[in-house]
Amino acid sequence: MTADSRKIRVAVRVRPFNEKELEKNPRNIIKVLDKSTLMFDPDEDEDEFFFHGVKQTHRDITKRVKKKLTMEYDDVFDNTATNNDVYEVCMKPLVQSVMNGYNCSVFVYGATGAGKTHTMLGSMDCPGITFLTMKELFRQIESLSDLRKFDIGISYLEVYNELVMNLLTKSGPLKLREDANGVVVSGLVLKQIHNATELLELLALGNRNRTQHPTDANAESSRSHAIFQVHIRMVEKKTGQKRTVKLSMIDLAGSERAASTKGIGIRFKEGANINKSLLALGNCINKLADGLKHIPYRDSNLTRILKDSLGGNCQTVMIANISPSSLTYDDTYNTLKYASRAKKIRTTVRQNIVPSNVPKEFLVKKVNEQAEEIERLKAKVADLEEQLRKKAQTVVESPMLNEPLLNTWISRIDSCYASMREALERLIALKSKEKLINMRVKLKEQAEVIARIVTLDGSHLNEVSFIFQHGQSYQRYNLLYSTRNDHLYTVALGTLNNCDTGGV
Ligand SMILES: Nc1ncnc2c1ncn2[C@@H]1O[C@H](COP(=O)(O)OP(=O)(O)OP(=O)(O)O)[C@@H](O)[C@H]1O
Repeated sequence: MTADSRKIRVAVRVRPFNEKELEKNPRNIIKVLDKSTLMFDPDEDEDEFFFHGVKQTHRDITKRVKKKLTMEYDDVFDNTATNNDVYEVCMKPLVQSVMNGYNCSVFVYGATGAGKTHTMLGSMDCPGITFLTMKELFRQIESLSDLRKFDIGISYLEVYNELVMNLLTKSGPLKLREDANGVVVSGLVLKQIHNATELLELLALGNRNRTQHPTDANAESSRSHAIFQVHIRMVEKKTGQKRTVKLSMIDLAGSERAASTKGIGIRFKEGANINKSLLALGNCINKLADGLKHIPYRDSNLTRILKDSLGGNCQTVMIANISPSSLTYDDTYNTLKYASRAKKIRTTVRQNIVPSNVPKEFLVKKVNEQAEEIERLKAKVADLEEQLRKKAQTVVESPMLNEPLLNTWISRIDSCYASMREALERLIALKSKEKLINMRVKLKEQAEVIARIVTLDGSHLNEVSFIFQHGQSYQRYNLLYSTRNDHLYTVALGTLNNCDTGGV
């Protein structure tokens, strides 16, 4: 995967004066010098301006001293440039990059009525760069269809008052989250399209859903940021090599100051939110241009979504739209400053290809195996979740069902313990019985020995009695012994009798 560090391509497009502006006879504050240079606020005599063939005088005495600022960009389009001209210069090379596996973004910037939507979407007889880009993309897809398999999904979102909405389906606000691939819109389902005509229908649908309100500066002012994204998955038929790329086209809301649209109430809040997100965008642009490490993308949902396009792995084009009229002097100056800052940003671009020095077939096999494993695990998880759900339902729906069962088990355990206790007591009784029997057996054996001795030689047997006191009672012990062969043999301990002391 090779990484390449490039600057953002910045173009400035100057629109023609509109009828409303001409009525007020303003001064022309933009002079296009060549394909990449313009002069902001030129001298009056350098700036001959005709309307309906009549040279106009400049009555705009409220504006400041001429700045005569020469500014250079990658491309400058004057008021005669068409959407097709902008597309040919800025977008056609980008389509080629997309097909080569690079993520690409274009965003249009400028004050209300400066021509952003005209550039991006255009009209039926003058289609904008979105349609022209997609037409070329489908043409290239068609020409490569023998070699590659393509899957195309699109999404069309708007960020309005910091809420992210899907323009293609009516749903509530969507949440943003971040994963390894960057910022992801939770719950967003991509729409599959197969040709540019289907795209036009979806764009028309999305634009009908887009938040628009008239402002002083534009009768059909877009009050939200619109983000159109094309996700393309390409698979090389021969090698199985995969690339996934994203082309983002962003029509930002007007960058004018809230005061210039004379908004009150909700419109003022809109203006404030637009300014807040564009201010966050401006901060990010400034920090990126200065090469700082920490970029405050998280300051607004707009910058979170544009994170990829501004600082990430992306080839980016910014088209700054301006009016030539001195009526929007400050807004135009701010837009040009914004664009100059953006020109300094560098992005690191790399092809989104699976890198490898092992055979591609091996990788394809591995990916397929992993996909199967994921499917298997997913099925297992689903199965376990289903089991869990059923069990939870049983408990929730019929808690009484388990009570008798529980009682049965408790009484079973109790009776087991009782049997165990009984068996233990019986065991103890048997053991003491065994001891008694053993003692009896011993006594019997001794008695037999005595009997044998008596039988052998009764004359040698002697008997002696002892009386012992045990507390209050006395006991007599008879001892039989033999002194045969001058040896003393104790042959038996005699019977034990309770006795009284009388006569002893
Ligand atoms: N290059 C151009 N050539 C001819 N007409 C243009 C050009 N640019 C803009 N216009 C016209 O100017 C008007 C305002 O343009 P547009 O709606 O594109 O402005 P915008 O920047 O998108 O404004 P907003 O931010 O309020 O949506 C439209 O009627 C549009 O057709």
